[in-house]
Amino acid sequence: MACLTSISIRDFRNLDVTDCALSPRFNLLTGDNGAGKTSILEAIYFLGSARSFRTPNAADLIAHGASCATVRASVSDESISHSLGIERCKSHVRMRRDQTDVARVSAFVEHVPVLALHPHSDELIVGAPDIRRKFLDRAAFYLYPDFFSLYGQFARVLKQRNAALRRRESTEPWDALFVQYSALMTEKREETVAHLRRVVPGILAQLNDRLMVDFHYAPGVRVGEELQAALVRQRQREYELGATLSGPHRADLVFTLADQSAKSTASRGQVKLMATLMSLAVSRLWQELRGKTAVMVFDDLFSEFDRRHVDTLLAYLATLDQQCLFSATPLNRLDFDFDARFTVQGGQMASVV
Ligand SMILES: Nc1ncnc2c1ncn2[C@@H]1O[C@H](COP(=O)(O)OP(=O)(O)OP(=O)(O)O)[C@@H](O)[C@H]1O
Repeated sequence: MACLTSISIRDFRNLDVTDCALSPRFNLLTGDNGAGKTSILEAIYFLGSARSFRTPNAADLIAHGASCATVRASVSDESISHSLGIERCKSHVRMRRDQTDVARVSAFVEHVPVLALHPHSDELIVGAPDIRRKFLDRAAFYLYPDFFSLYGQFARVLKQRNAALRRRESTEPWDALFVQYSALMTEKREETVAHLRRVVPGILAQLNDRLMVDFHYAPGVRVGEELQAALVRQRQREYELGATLSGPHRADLVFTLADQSAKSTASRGQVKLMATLMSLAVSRLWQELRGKTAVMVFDDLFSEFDRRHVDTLLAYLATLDQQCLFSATPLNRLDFDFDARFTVQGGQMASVV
């Protein structure tokens, strides 16, 4: 099991954390509003994914007045220890493993997958389709070693094809490749969705919930139509818009609740539960199929769910061998037995003994 044994964070938002030791199991971070709890979870997510779960703009992460934000951690993986570090500057990102530079983000983020649940996780269910595509692709990235390069090839061909459309040139040089990579992407995403559908009922049962959730992959092509035929049918419109109108970049993951569209019928609590369930399912798949244990960070979970759901979720997480970090304000009533507790104040993190 991979876990972070200690973290150091410098100039990442308001944080200044030096060598803070973490428990391999349940860690609770408590502090007032604006203290830096979310930022600590965000920094850990950034170390695991080179992205933020709050902003697409990496410059937001750098402390005002500083030039680079740095997150470092000691990691223990199957009793082997190593160090990971990521430094985000305005114009570049630098990643290191055991004092050696790692050039590619895909190689760096392989080491410690981090899953985050936070107040914006609802967007997975009610937000735009690209959020669901990103979610699926991240799930597939850790499941299939060749997915990252496949994604890159697909994205390059799509870009070239769109450029040809905008220049009003023939797309013929790209069409066959586009159809070929689209088929491979669709296959991997559909396999990922099938695996997710397989594990979700078991997790729901362990959460003691009867939520009648289901989901399917909509591949970005009309039902019953081949992608090649769609390209021919939409040729005129594609030239007008300068964009490819069918394919995996238009795909979606469609959620239903009791056979109705979840987007329009699910309650806020049900949406949260569905988003949580999907992350737990991804985590289980990474573990089951690739032996990869994700570190899980939960931002403000205790304000998001009712008491029963918090209790069943914590009881479920307690059955897993995974490192979890939770943020809470002093107002949250928490009688769960956390393995380590920390106070967060003015961007600093201190262990409560
Ligand atoms: N780039 C930045 N540089 C410096 N400070 C920042 C930067 N970005 C955000 N902050 C500040 O960092 C502080 C910590 O924010 P954070 O969201 O982590 O707090 P929190 O403890 O999770 O609060 P809450 O309980 O309200 O969610 C805030 O005061 C925020 O204004």
